[in-house]
Amino acid sequence: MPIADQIRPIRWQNDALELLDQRQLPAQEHYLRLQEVEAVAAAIRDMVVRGAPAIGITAAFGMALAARAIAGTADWRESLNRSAEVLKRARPTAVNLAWAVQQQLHNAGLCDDVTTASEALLRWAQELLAQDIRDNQRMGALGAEVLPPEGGILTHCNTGSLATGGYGTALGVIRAGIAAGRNWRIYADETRPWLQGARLTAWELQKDGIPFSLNVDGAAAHLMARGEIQAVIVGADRIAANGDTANKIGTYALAVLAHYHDIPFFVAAPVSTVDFAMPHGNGIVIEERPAEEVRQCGGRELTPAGVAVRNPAFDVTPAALIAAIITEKGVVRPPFLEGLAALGG
Ligand SMILES: CSC[C@@H](O)[C@@H](O)C(=O)COP(=O)(O)O
Repeated sequence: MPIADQIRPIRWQNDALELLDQRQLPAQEHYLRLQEVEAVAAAIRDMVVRGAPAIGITAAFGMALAARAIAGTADWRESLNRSAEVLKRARPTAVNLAWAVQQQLHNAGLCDDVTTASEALLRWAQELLAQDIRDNQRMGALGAEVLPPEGGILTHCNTGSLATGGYGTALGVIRAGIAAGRNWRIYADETRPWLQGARLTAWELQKDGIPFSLNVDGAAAHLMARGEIQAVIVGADRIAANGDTANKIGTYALAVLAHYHDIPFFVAAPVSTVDFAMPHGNGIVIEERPAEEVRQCGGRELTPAGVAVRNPAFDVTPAALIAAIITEKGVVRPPFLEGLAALGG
C-alpha cells in the first residue's frame, strides 16, 4: 500500500517560519506565519506546534529568526542567549527543545559575526528538518521489523508527521509496516485532554488511507483483555539514560496494562530525545498545563465552575516495562543503559 505522507507541519517560506496550526485541526488546515522569536516561543507554549521533534525543529528556526533580528547589534551573543532562554522556557519536558536551542548556540559560537551566524543558524534548522524526516523513515523501517507481523497495534497521542518534521516516530513505524504489507489493525487512543489521538492521529491516518479505529483511553484494558491488541507503540518526549521514558500522560498506564496482559510495549524516538545527562526518569520535569484543558472541550464547559484540576501533560514509564526502544540508529533492548550509551551521546 503506498503511503503518501505529504503532511509538513513546519516550513520555511519567504523569510518566515510557517507552522500548521494544530489547534485548528481537523476542522481547518491553516498555516501561521512567524518572524519573531517571542511568537515562536508562544506557538510552542500554546501548542500551535507540538510533539518533541517538532518543537525542537521549531525552536531551531526560532533561533535563526532571533539571529536575523539582531543583525548589526554589538552584543549579539548576549541577545542570542536571551532568546535561547525564552525558547527553552516554552515547554519543559521534551528534551529536543533544549537540545536544538543548545545546538544553535554552539553553531553561533563558531561564527565570527552575527550575519554569518544568522545564515548558519537558518541552514542548520533547515538541515535538522530534512534530517528528521530521513531519520523517521529509517526508524519506521527498523521498527516495522521488530513489531509482531500481524494483529492489533495500539498507539497513544500523536507521533506522526505533525509531531515531527514529517513521517513520524511511532506513527512512522505504523506507516512503514502498513506500506510493507503488515496485516495490522491500528487502534488509536483519543488521548485526553488535548485529543492528539482523536484530532491529529485520526486526521493523519485518514489522509494516508490507513484503516484504524479510535477508542477512548479507558478502553485499552478491555481491548487487551479481549485479545485484540498484540503490541503497543508510543513516542517519547525525554528518555533518561537508563531507558525510563517520559511521554504523553496515559502512556505509563498503557505500559502497566501491557505488562499485565503480556503484550510487548515499544518506544520509538530519535537519539536526540535521549537525555544522557539524566540518569533516570525521576528527575524529568513534568509540565502541568492549564486547568481549562480539562474543564473545557471545544470551548464548552464540561465541569461545574471552578473545580480543582490536575493536568500533568506527561508521565514516566519505567524502563522495566519497555520491550525495546526503536531509534534511527538501531533498536535497543534491555539493559538500556549500555544499549543507549552505545548509540552515542
Ligand atoms: C514524535 S512525538 C513524541 C511525543 O512528543 C508525543 O508522544 C507526545 O507526548 C506529545 O505531547 P504534546 O503535548 O502533544 O507535545
